[in-house]
Amino acid sequence: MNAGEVPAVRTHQLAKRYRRGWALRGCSLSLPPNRVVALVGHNGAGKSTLMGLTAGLLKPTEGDIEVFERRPSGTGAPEEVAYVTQQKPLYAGLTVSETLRFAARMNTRWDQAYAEQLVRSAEVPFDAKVGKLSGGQRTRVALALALGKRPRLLMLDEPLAELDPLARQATLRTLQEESQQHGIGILLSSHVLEELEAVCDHLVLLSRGRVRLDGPVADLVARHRVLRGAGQLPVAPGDVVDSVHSGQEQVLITKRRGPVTASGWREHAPRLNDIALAYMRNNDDNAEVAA
Ligand SMILES: Nc1ncnc2c1ncn2[C@@H]1O[C@H](COP(=O)(O)OP(=O)(O)OP(=O)(O)O)[C@@H](O)[C@H]1O
Repeated sequence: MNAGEVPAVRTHQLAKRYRRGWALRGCSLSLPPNRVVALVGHNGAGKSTLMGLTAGLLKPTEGDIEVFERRPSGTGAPEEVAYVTQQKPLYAGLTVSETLRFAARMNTRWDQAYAEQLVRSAEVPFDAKVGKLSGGQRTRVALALALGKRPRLLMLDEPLAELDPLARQATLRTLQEESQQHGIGILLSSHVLEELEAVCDHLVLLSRGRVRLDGPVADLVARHRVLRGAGQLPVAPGDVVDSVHSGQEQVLITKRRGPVTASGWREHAPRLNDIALAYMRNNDDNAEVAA
């Protein structure tokens, strides 16, 4: 994050406990504004809980959270935050046009022309009842509603899940343009790691309710490497985040600490996907990387 920038989201020792246990614990992070942040982790890792707290729909059990330096109310999202949940609650009986008109009445920052443009580019009929749309079409309408609010922070909980490959590309392109041209912060949770790589500037990885990785993608890539080979480990065991076998070879994801001198090992830069999967497989909290 650049000096002097106000973070979109800042948390300190944030924790949320439901009746059956902790969903989020000791979560301290700072998310940059004007960037696309990927939020990844296993099922049940706490991603939706973090988004709910950020949107002000949930109250923390412990710790603090600020969104653009203000504490969310705990009773609803402020106008400058748009949140598309996995359920995408829309009124099934309204047409798409009526849905946009309803949103216009509810939001003072509403941009009708932009919302219509997004619906049109997704080829969703304006006169169709929302309840009759496909899952992917509902996602595109929910996205148009969220972006039509002209938010400073947009949170999307698994927006790609129901989209076909072309719609995924179009949606990710729209999000990237939004962040670059309008300077909005985007927090995007997804299990489709390969597709996130092209658009995300920053990664947060949660595991069992705790932050395991938090940092700019470029830094995370620079601080890790992939090693392929066989024989004695070429690095200290403590630097190995993950190790898998591929044929006769071992493939290691390691922290980058100095040159690898052992012969028989090749080194290359990791993809974001390699790093995220390595930390998801390795549940050892010592493997944590500070931002
Ligand atoms: N309303 C709730 N009441 C009780 N427990 C909940 C509630 N919402 C979530 N949890 C629990 O909190 C934990 C974190 O759930 P959360 O939905 O935040 O995970 P997630 O990372 O978004 O998962 P997924 O990838 O499956 O969407 C899980 O153990 C879940 O069962």
